[in-house]
Amino acid sequence: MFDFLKKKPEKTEPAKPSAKPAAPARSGFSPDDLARAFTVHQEEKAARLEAELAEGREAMKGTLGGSLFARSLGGLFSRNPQLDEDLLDEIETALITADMGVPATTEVVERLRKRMKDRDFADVPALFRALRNDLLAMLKPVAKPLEIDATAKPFVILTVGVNGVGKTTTIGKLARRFQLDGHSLMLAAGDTFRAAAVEQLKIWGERNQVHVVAQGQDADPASVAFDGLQTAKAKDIDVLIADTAGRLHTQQGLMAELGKIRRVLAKLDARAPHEVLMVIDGTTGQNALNQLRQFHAAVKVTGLVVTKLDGTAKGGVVFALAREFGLPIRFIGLGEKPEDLRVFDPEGFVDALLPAAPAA
Ligand SMILES: Nc1nc2c(ncn2[C@@H]2O[C@H](COP(=O)(O)OP(=O)(O)OP(=O)(O)O)[C@@H](O)[C@H]2O)c(=O)[nH]1
Repeated sequence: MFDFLKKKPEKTEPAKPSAKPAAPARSGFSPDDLARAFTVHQEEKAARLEAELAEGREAMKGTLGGSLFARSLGGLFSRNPQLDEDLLDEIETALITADMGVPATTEVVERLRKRMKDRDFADVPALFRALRNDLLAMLKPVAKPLEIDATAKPFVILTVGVNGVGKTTTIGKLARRFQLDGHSLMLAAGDTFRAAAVEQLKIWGERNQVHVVAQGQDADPASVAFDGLQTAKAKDIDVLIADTAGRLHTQQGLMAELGKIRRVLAKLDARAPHEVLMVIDGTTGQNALNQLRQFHAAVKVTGLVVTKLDGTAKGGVVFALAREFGLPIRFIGLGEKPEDLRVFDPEGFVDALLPAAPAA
């Protein structure tokens, strides 16, 4: 980060004692230099994000275009060219089938119904635009990319979720992303329940030159997390990602263990973990809501990753999660390759799910 600021400060004559030392003397950089560097860095980051979003929109069209959500809505507008109840009924059925859940679907359809009665729509394309806007309005408040707070050293990410949702895979993808962003990184193999998970992380770490803190199978995951944070602090690491074993939201003992990990981390840094990232399998359907409710109660989730939206996922659950919890959706998973973890982009997501706008 700020590579071009890493030049050695020029040597200066020892300053004569004065009542008011000049501000830049400590680092060799003036406040203006630092402000300029910060601006350049922010601009580079924004440009990279913009490029990634553009690329992601293409990828989303390709993968989500085949989802049940897209397929259910696909022929709907050409089959119902009239502004009438049949059209609204079909939209309602399509959204429910696509896993949006009853409350979110009812909210969207009732709003369209009211506007249709108020004669707000001149034609079907106008209703389609309103539907798109309503769907976007649900997602925009939760589109908050994960920002690594440089004042938190290390920035600790605790990943949680039910078994097999893609936590360990997501950690690998995230780690690669943070490395590309120039952050130094360490992993804590807290999934001590499944020996293969520790091995999986270790192999990944060796291959990518990332130190993995592990204590072997059956170790106390809170102890692994503590060890990880202590080591990361000692090595001045930017980001520590701690894995945890998958657990069912109904397993109370295991859910309580998550609270313990959180408390143990806070002993070393009162603000840690800085992000509790819950990974949710997008194919889970409405049960994802129950999972999040329980995990949030146990460990206070601060961000979500919804994976496997490329598979048999219907896509609608993303709206239901956003509506009910309002928690930031940081990333979505569109496949198993590293680049398939995409920053959540509501416009790209909605446009990939909706068919082309009907002709007037
Ligand atoms: N299609 C698809 N597969 C994914 C995605 N993310 C993860 N997977 C796959 O899901 C499977 C489970 O992933 P893991 O990372 O092992 O899941 P986990 O949550 O760590 O599993 P536990 O340790 O058992 O809790 C693997 O086969 C991954 O390749 C995704 O976005 N799309």
